[in-house]
Amino acid sequence: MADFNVDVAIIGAGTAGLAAERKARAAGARTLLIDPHFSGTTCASVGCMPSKLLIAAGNAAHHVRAAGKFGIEVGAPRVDGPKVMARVQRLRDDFVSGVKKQIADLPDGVTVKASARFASPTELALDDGRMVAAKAIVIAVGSSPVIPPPFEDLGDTLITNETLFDLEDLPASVGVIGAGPLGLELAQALARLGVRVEVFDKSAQLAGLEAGEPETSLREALKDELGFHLNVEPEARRNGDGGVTVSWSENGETKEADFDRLMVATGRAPELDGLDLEKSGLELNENGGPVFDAATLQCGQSPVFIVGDANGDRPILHEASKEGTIAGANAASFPDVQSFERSTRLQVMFTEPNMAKVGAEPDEDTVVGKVDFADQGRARAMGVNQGVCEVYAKAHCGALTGATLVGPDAEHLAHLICWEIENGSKASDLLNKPFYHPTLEEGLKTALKQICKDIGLPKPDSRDDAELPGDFGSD
Ligand SMILES: Cc1cc2nc3c(=O)[nH]c(=O)nc-3n(C[C@H](O)[C@H](O)[C@H](O)COP(=O)(O)OP(=O)(O)OC[C@H]3O[C@@H](n4cnc5c(N)ncnc54)[C@H](O)[C@@H]3O)c2cc1C
Ligand SMILES: NC(=O)c1ccc[n+]([C@@H]2O[C@H](COP(=O)([O-])OP(=O)(O)OC[C@H]3O[C@@H](n4cnc5c(N)ncnc54)[C@H](O)[C@@H]3O)[C@@H](O)[C@H]2O)c1
Repeated sequence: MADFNVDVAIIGAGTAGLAAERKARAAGARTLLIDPHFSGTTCASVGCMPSKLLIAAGNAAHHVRAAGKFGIEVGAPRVDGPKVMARVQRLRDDFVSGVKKQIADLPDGVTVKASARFASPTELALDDGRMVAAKAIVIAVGSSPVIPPPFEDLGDTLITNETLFDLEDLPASVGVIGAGPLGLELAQALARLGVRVEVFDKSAQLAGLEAGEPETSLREALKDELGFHLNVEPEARRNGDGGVTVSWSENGETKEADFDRLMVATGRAPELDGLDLEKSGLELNENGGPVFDAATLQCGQSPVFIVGDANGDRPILHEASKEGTIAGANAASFPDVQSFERSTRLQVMFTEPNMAKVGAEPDEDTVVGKVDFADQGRARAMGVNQGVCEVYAKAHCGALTGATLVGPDAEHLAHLICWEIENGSKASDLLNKPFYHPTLEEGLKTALKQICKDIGLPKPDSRDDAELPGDFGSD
């Protein structure tokens, strides 16, 4: 006899789980939301929000330093580490308390503080010994940092996104393992706050980008602030000074560098280990995760759904929320399961310059338009003229399909392109829209014009294609 009999049980109260619970309950289901911590989501507590707080502090210091190029002499900023961290923690705690309030406001009996694992395809065992029987189950357990073996025994010299934001002061130096979005965003923020930072990655490219002009422009833009050691296999050991020594081989030479702390940012893995998935009856893929359908979030034909970072498909916030909502609806109506159209892929890295990826990767039917922000008028005026953006369209018709963007405020250009892809726009449709002068958006015109020219899309008689003031010369 189960202690809880519900329609939909949700394992994990992160962004995806909270959305699933909300949607299933709104559809009339009796729900149970299970979490051992109810810590206020990864996003608010150790993810998106505290990282953006640290980035904001780093950028503030950087813009003071950069004032000199405008003829404004303010001297070097003095960064007060404890004050920086106190602001990060104060605002983070505020964001977390907002989520915790949402959870506290859930109807009585909807939440249970426990860790869950499968006992059968429709039963969960809680770590307090109680049992849950559910007509449908949503797995929303999120992900956790991967710590590769060379970095496992570093004690408190090792930091991850789960511990960095709790530091009371900024370390003097940090080695960063992993040049993905997580490593690069935090590495640049720390460097701008006066921390000596060197970044190590086994890949030859930054941020998971393909080799090409956007990646080269990103590396070029970041290299003055961050020491890069790419295409290396770093190892680390604690040293006698209470810090950590990183060793690696580069150009045939063995090298070493000492840091106060080592931040490991080598990816995050779905938190599936403690779920006893072998008792769920689900078909598992080569990584041990359930096979699922991205349009329904359903695992095979079973009453189990998997959402957010737990399924590893689109490990970003707005997708966690969307997937939770889809799964919540489908779990409530199970076995009547509906397919939902998924959004165009959109990913942003909040370094300066931003990096963003939109839509599909280029294929053999792709034409590429390019803009180099080194020569873009508004970017030059603001002193942020770095980065190369590529816009992709179908070669046979000019329909926009994707973009790889490195550039100032590329987060906004990425949204614009993403929305135009969703509208089914061609490069010529977007080019025919008004572009205010002088804006960063005008940079896109260069890429769009190239696409239209290359595939012969007609140009309206009312448009003049002359270069705009600021778009020539170099700075
Ligand atoms: C440093 C960092 C910065 C990021 N920045 C961005 C960004 O700028 N933009 C963006 O879009 N994305 C960003 N992300 C990614 C984003 O934070 C995640 O994609 C998102 O938070 C995932 O939400 P989730 O609901 O899947 O998981 P989570 O919010 O992690 O929730 C999982 C929940 O499951 C619970 N749980 C685990 N196991 C069990 C169990 N056995 N039983 C019961 N409960 C369990 C956990 O306690 C947790 O509460 C960032 C991530 C990191 C780490
Ligand atoms: N702005 C954002 O949306 C944002 C920001 C931060 C994090 N995140 C999310 O957080 C998650 C984790 O991000 P991430 O950057 O850690 O993951 P990632 O997988 O994108 O990058 C990990 C990097 O570590 C490198 N690496 C792995 N093992 C290594 C080793 N042993 N030695 C050296 N290098 C090694 C990889 O080559 C890769 O470049 C992702 O899901 C990401 O979407 C998102």
